[in-house]
Amino acid sequence: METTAFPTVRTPSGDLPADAPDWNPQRPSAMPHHRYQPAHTRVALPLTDDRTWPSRRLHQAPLWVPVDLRDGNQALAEPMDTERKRRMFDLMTTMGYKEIEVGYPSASRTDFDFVRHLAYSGAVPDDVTVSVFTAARRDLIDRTVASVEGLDRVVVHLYTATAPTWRDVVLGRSRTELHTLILDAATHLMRRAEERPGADIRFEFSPEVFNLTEPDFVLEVCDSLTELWDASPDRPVIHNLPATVEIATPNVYADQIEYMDRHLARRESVILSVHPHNDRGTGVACAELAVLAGAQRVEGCLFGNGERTGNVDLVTLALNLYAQGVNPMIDFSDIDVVREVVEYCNRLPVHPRHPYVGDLVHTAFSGTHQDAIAKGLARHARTAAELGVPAGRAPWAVPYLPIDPADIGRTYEEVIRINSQSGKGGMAHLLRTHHGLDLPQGMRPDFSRTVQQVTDATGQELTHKELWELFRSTYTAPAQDGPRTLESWATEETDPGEHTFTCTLRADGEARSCVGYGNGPLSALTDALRTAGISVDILDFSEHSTATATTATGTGTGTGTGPGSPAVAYAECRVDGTTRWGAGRDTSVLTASVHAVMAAVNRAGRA
Ligand SMILES: CC(=O)SCCNC(=O)CCNC(=O)[C@H](O)C(C)(C)COP(=O)(O)OP(=O)(O)OC[C@H]1O[C@@H](n2cnc3c(N)ncnc32)[C@H](O)[C@@H]1OP(=O)(O)O
Ligand SMILES: CC(C)C(=O)C(=O)O
Repeated sequence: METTAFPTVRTPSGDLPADAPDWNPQRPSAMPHHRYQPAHTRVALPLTDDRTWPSRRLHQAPLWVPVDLRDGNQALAEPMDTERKRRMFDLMTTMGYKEIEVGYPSASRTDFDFVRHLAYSGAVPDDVTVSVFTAARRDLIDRTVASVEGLDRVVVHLYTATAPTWRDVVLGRSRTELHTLILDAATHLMRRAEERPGADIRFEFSPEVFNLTEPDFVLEVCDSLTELWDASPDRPVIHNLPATVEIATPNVYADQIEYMDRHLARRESVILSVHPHNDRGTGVACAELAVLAGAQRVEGCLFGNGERTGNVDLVTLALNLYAQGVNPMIDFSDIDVVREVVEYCNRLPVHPRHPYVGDLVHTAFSGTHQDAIAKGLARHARTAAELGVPAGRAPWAVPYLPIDPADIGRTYEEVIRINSQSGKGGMAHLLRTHHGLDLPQGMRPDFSRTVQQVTDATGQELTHKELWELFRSTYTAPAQDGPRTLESWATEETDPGEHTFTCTLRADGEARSCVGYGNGPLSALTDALRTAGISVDILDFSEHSTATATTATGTGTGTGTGPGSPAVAYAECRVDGTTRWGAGRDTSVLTASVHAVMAAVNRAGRA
């Protein structure tokens, strides 16, 4: 169906191209979608409506296997050298990974040498198993087995593409011929392993592009290997079923995995593993649904490096579990260090919006989000206090923050940042946490308008320091640099509830002495101002120590807090009919209060 709603695309010069109608992306003829087939027509799925994965829940972490040093590495413009590989390997063992694919030893001298390095350096902890990868070719298998000499626990990971297009185009073999090739390679591998009786060498097989391979062929091949390698529950074989190129919605992959889970022979002797890629951007969903469908092991890369759009991201998977209250069995308590090492090794940056780790993922710029987060953090601090537990142990329920950034080593510094999309809640939060100011509710919209004017005019972000400076120049500075200033002043309580305010007031260039009386110092001040012809009503007034404001949320940075912290006073005054807020900040509460009133007086005078 044709539509005119979608704007016609113009050339860079702004002219309509000669063939303009074909440039409209909504025209059926604009993109030849008919060249592609949906996945379900390419892979017959025997599983129909008795699938069980949709109603299952994730309640424990699968076995994780990072393949950064092999699958990730083969996708890098500059593959890792031994030093980089070692840094990543050490990172992974420190984080708690127990099985790590360390390379494709027959691919390059670097890969081979790294495995040798692991064998001789003692870098492999006792509870960690290394895995090495090889194609189903005798020469490559020999080199692979040679590389692991001296390593006590090893998985040798054998792969061959099994999908029809790969059989036809790449390998030029029929199903039967390919099955023979695989069995021959698997037998050769087994014999080589038998030559090292002391070592614990296990086997893994991947029918590459499993997700496009006929399910009966996968079963035929995998079951024959389970048999050949004589797998048992205490010596299981790993069948790794990769979505080498992601081609379908995640539910299709889940169905395929559930089918294998139900039909693989000697199932208790098989570890069912998955290896999703991310071509459709749904690698994480594929892995999660595959685990629901029976997968026990997941291969992927940290932050999703890997061929094309990457392997499934193991960090996101693990932290998704964590956010559901499931122990991911991996330590992400300093996620920025993890990112630093991975960026260094891969020489690739992690996107600022990358789940959990990106620079911006715990930051809200928008007003209503900030308001909700600020309220949520304050509530969280109260809950922790009520429960008598540290904030880092109290149950987490802060809007827009799926997990507590502190759990992964982040601070609250960057949670709220101010620009033209921000509102009063956000700027009040920043002033409180960074500068100890607890703005009265009535003052917040007033300051928010000032902030908005600045951010609209500049189009830029305001840091918390700039925010404080704007607050200072707007509300506190006018007490001293306005047309009406107190050159000197003193108060005295002459009798209980009776105060005198004596001052030298400089107004419009002239100094004069004034005296006022009232039931408090501020009412005495306004009385003194009245004698100079300035009518002042204090409509709203509050003050606090900057120490109490920062501790209210438990999220303060400590700036200006603690014993001896200055006091801040806020005063909303009607001055000769004009209403303005003013503020004062001083180690003396009284001085802060007098300054707040004088700031309001001067601001009203300017108006
Ligand atoms: C999905 C994956 O990630 S698979 C892993 C991919 N990783 C890599 O390729 C990185 C490392 N690879 C390499 O360094 C090289 O490819 C090597 C050393 C392994 C092999 O190099 P070469 O011998 O030069 O072969 P080449 O790279 O061109 O591979 C193609 C050959 O391998 C065959 N082949 C490809 N996969 C397999 C396999 N799993 N089992 C057996 N043979 C295979 C192809 O049929 C082709 O054989 P042909 O020349 O008879 O047509
Ligand atoms: C597991 C292997 C064969 C792989 O890297 C893939 O299929 O993507």
